Amino acid sequence: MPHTDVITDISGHFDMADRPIQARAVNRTILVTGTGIDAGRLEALKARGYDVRQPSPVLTEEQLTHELQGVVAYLHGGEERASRAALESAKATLKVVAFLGVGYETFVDVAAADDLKIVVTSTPGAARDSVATFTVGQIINANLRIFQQYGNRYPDWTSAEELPSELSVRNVGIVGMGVIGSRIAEMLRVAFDANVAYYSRTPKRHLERSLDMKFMELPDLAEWSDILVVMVPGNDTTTSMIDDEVLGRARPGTILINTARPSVVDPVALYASMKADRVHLAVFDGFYGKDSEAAVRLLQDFGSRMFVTGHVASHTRQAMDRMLDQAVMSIENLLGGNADPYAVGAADRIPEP
Ligand SMILES: O=C(O)C(=O)CO
Repeated sequence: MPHTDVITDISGHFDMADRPIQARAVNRTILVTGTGIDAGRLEALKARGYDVRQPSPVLTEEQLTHELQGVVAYLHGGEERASRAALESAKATLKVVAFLGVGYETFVDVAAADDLKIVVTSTPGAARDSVATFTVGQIINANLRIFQQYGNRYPDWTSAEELPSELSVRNVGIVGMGVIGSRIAEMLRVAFDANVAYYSRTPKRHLERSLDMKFMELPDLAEWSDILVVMVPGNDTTTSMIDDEVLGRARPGTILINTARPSVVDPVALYASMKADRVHLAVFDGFYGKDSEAAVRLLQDFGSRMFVTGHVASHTRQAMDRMLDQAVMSIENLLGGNADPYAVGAADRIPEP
């Protein structure tokens, strides 16, 4: 089956019969948000008689609320927050929110969806390689300081001390050893022979053995790492997980790579550690909102040591296509009256009216 190569055996979970979906809702509009969406991959929904609504890719909460009116399923591929208020406004028709990716907590109020009997799904594994590769790319760029070398000029290093080091002598600490964290660890161990250690709520003994890496408590990991990589979900338990206690232990010159959600790193603690040059470079994919004063100051005062991309790690053609196919299957599945294995909230099927 194409586009599902990183997902193990999903075939048994889906009713793939080519039959019209028995939608319980009378409404037939599906809202699709986000950029890089291959319209062809939405054809399956259109072929089943659904209208696909694709508004401009960046939506305010007010615009989202407007766009959600009369919608039965919402394929969330953008940066908007599906808040309680927005979901509430659409509760008369909305049955499914299919999130494109795994970090749904930041973008969908799942507790509200549960209360409103809206099923939320995600796309585990589909962007694993893209996000891991992007993260390793950022590690390589920061570690070799490639960003300083653009411009076709011979470097003006004055001593050997200034030269960057190979990854094979660097300690890379990974915070979070889930599907993506473990892929990053594998790439770093197998391709670069880096020293890798990790922190995870649940130690992963089998990976310690197969990848020859060790578990450390978080502050110890910060102290050990030359490069500290954050790859945990963004939720209530991980907010500001990388705080003063952790960054206070970071060794001078640390490279911090956060390709998870910005909320996992406390911006005030990061500011203090960048000021003290314990964190020398900070890499983020997606950044704090403009209302975060500490975040504004980070960019103002340490702009040349901050590398921020706009939440693009999963944006390869292949990952986007896999995520889309998976989300479309979840929508078909749920609107067809079936349970969906990728449901993340309280219910895995649309409740009976
Ligand atoms: O899968 C997700 O949630 C992502 O944010 C990928 O970048």
